[in-house]
Amino acid sequence: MYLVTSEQMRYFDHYTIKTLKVPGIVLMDHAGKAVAEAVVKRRAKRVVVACGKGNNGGDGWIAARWLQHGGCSVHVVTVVDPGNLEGDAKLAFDMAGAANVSWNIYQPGDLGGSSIELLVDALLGTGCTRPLAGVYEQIVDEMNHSGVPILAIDVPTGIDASTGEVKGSAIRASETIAMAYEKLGTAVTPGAIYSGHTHVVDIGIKAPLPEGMASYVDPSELRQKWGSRDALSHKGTFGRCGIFVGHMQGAAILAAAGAARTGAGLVVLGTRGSISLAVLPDYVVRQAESPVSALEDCQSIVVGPGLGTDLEPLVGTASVDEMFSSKRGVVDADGLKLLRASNGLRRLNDGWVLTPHPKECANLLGWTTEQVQRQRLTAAMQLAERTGAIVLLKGYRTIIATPAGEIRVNPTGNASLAVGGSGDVLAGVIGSLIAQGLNGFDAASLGAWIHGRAGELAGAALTPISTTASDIVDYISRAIVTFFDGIGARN
Ligand SMILES: NC(=O)C1=CN([C@@H]2O[C@H](COP(=O)(O)OP(=O)(O)OC[C@H]3O[C@@H](n4cnc5c(N)ncnc54)[C@H](OP(=O)(O)O)[C@@H]3O)[C@@H](O)[C@H]2O)[C@@H](O)CC1
Ligand SMILES: Nc1ncnc2c1ncn2[C@@H]1O[C@H](COP(=O)(O)OP(=O)(O)O)[C@@H](O)[C@H]1O
Ligand SMILES: [K+]
Repeated sequence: MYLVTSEQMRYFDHYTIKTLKVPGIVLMDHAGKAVAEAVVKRRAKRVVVACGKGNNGGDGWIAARWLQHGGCSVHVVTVVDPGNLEGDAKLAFDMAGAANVSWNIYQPGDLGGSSIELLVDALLGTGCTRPLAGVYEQIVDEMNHSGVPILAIDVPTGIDASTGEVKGSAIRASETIAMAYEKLGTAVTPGAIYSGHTHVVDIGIKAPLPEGMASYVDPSELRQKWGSRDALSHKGTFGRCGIFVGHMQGAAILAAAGAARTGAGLVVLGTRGSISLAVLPDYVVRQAESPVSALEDCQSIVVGPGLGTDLEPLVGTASVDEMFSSKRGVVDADGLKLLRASNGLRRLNDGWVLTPHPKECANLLGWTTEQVQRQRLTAAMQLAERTGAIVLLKGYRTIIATPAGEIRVNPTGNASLAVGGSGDVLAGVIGSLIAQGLNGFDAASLGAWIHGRAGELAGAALTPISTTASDIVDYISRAIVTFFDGIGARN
């Protein structure tokens, strides 16, 4: 499912109106009618629509007209004098006025009526370019504090539709009806948290799609690239995934278990010392001074889970440099520290996937963690651009970014994954997929999807409270089953 920026949406609107000759008011009528249908589905009988100055407000006036037409008790509160509306929004107001939709210009306290069952946010959409102030801020705060559920049209007011940033007040919607495409800003956090459940409606917009559009991780696309195993395949067909084991061996073993469950032909544990865990029947263990010599024949290397300070003596030596330049794989946790220490934000290649959590991302960029969480999309894109590697920024709605600026957002995963060791499992899953021949972007995307789905399934069976990292490993197989069934896919 594609995710679009405001700029792309403006181009799609423009193309449909100018080239395909569909008048803007026709698109707006489809948009407003779809909103009215969503309101009717919620069985809300007394509805207030809050309208702003632009076309998002126009959608609101049209929705009000359709609601009135359907017998619903609807009232519009507008933050601008309708006499100042322009273009399609003016036409939409004229249509609502002719249908005798009741309205008034917003006065603080207007939304206190206890009989309102639903508020519709038609204040601002993709045109919101700055933090809310004045009357917009006032009405948004009043709507949020009213205790009445809010249905947002296209984008909750105050969210940057392209980045998901929230620079001040913003509508906290329980549902968002997106026109033509979901906006990237409602797919990633923090915008996603403000949007509630987002539905996309077809309003007749059609345009040639540019290359490299952002999207949710899509199982139906990735199914064509991974997973088929023909009769003559053998363990060599599915690659060797090497994991460098340092001081905290449990973390590396979780990564190894994730890699094995995701189908690497062989999982090799490389260590400079000895591995104390007694019985490891599924893995090959090799000892060597450097990760490169221990894992020489591996198609991917996972550096980080449980690494501790084990490789620090090798920083600046040819060994570590050679690993980052000649190999592919995953850099997580202490591996990210090693990368920073070895050569700062050196240029890697897109065969490497960096998997920072927000604090690790902040350390790599020289930002604060709060800044990363406010601007997650920008952070992931900047780190990918600076390093030349694929960046997977962990957290709800994990973002995967390429150095060229391509974006995928992972729809799977919930708080069941918020447990120590969960990230180690993810690193192993992605390392395994790289060993099997997927490129870094696809491996990171599919890895995030499988890991998230495994967490959801484990949480559903065991409760999110008692799900452990080992449980996530145990549910990887079931996640893979749903991947092939299409169950749990967003589209
Ligand atoms: N025909 C079409 O194209 C279709 C469009 N559709 C709908 O239109 C929506 C996009 O409409 P839009 O471009 O008019 O933008 P919208 O969000 O209504 O903002 C309007 C104006 O608000 C202002 N403003 C900005 N930030 C502000 C702030 N923080 N606080 C206060 N004011 C602020 C700014 O004007 P300024 O004040 O800068 O002059 C801006 O121009 C889209 O989301 C979808 O719902 C669909 O119906 C399909 C057909
Ligand atoms: N609330 C959540 N929703 C979705 N995914 C989550 C949530 N909390 C954690 N995760 C996922 O769990 C993993 C945690 O990784 P990380 O922070 O590295 O933990 P650890 O270092 O303990 O293994 C990441 O993949 C992250 O995206
Ligand atoms: K809105």
